[in-house]
Amino acid sequence: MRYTNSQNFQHQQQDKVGVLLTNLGTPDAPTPKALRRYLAEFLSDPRVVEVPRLLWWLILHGVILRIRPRRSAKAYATVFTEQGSPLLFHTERQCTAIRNQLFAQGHQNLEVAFAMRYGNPSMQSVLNDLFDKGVRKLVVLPLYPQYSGSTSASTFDAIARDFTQRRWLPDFRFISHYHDFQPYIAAAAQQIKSFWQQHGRPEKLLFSYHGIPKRYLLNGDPYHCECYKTSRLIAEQLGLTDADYLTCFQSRFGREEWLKPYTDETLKSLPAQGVKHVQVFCPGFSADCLETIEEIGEENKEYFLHAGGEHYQYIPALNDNPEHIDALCQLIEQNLAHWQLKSDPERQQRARQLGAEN
Ligand SMILES: C=CC1=C(C)c2cc3[nH]c(cc4nc(cc5[nH]c(cc1n2)c(C)c5CCC(=O)O)C(CCC(=O)O)=C4C)c(C)c3C=C
Ligand SMILES: [Fe+2]
Ligand SMILES: [Fe+2]
Repeated sequence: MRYTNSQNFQHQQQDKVGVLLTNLGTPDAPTPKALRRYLAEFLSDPRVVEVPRLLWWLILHGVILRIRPRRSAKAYATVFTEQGSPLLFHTERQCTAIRNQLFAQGHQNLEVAFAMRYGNPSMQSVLNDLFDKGVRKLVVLPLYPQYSGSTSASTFDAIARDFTQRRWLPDFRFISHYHDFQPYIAAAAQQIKSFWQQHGRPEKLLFSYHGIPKRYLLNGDPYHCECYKTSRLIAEQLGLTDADYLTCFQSRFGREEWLKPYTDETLKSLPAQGVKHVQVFCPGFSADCLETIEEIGEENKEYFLHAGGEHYQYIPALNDNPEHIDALCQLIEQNLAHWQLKSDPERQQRARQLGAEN
């Protein structure tokens, strides 16, 4: 059969609303084998690496997948815990907290789940599960506050690809970004303030975002602009002046130029400018992961201290802290508000009749 159906559809089944949270995905284990599988899927996505396919296939399979899995596995081994990959367990906790809060706020007939764009739990398996449970209206919230083709659009591609195989499509909303959503900005500002109450204020606060190739910006990707806006809004909420903070970009990959200023170069140059105490916060990462724990928490700390810096602190991501969960629930509720969530009596009546006839 060309188009799939839900497995256990019954005519009396009540329509449900699905909330699907997504994030990037992570390897199943910190081993070269698991990394090869994960990186092969991730780096084959044309949204992530915009290079002519044949050329890229040769580079990816001929060079990168022979070298990087081993190197990345070592880095992942430093962040995996007994609970597994931080990105996975933080996303799982966010999902549980959002489900609990939405239920506590009186939403019924709601299914809240999470999936990963690459790796597990896969988008397809989670969508199957949601549709089997009777979801007919679906909100997808990729947990990337700032829109980028390489993340948000790639998530949309995966959903759209899944939909091409389905017979019965749901009503559908896709939240493509929330970089200036006030509750998210307030949650970020609160996270920083709470950190200051415990650890004091730095000479300079760095907002570090995952980079993308500069070429994507020149070709029209709004990511760079959205990152700067998020930084400005958080800084305003904290009452900072322009001199108090910087925006920079981390995690570059490959040889071409990425968005600047680079986080590592910035941290290496600050001590010579007299800045000896920095704190780094990563507003673009909704959950702590390899890129924050290892790259910002460890690697960049070394660069700063080695260059003569004295005091370096990483401010944890928003993860499942209550202000963050509340912000995400508000974002979801705004999107649910467009739908009449009351059940459709006419369709139920028809379903009851059919049920009685069968
Ligand atoms: C190759 C190009 C890459 C682009 C473009 C890119 C964009 C991008 N990524 C994130 C968020 C995350 N990336 C993470 C890991 C990661 N990213 C790349 C490459 C690109 N990312 C690689 C190869 C890796 C794997 C790790 C490594 O081998 O270095 C993660 C962490 C995942 C985890 O398991 O912890 C996140 C999160 C964003 C937001 C973004 C564009 C805006
Ligand atoms: Fe990345
Ligand atoms: Fe990295």
